[in-house]
Amino acid sequence: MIEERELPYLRRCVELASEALEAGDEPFGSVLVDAEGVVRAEDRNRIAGGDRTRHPEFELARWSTTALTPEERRGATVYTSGEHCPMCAAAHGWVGLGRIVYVASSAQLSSWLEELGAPAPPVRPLPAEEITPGVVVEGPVPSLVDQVRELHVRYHRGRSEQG
Ligand SMILES: Nc1ccnc(=O)[nH]1
Repeated sequence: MIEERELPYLRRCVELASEALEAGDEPFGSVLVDAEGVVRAEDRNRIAGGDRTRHPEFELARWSTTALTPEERRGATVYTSGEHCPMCAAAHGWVGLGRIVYVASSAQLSSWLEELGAPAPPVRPLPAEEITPGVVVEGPVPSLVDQVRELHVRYHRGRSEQG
């Protein structure tokens, strides 16, 4: 269950996604919170330079191996504006991080991209729990989904205008 006290972390993810959009990157943002509720790290998507693996969830997974103990990783929650893609879910699973909470699901994102006529991603939008059966995965969060959708609409409209 997603609790009221968790909403600020998710709002921060949306804010980071918005910063990514402003910088010309895809609108995704993520925050890693420890078992005590302390934000330990955050990042946003940084793919505009040409490396399409630069997802915030992947960055946080790698960061956590140098900064957190295995026990701290198990107790951490990764909040994210969009559900982990299979690459990031796999990284999350391999490094032994805990729960995932997302605002918008990969299924929602796929349907928006289709509506917008955006090219289909090269990686299948499988649900994160199919990749990491041992990880609790929760979402979507309806009260924030429209904000995330709006960021993706802006990103893809901007790109189709560039031609
Ligand atoms: N969840 C995500 C999907 C795609 N790209 C990202 O950076 N994050």
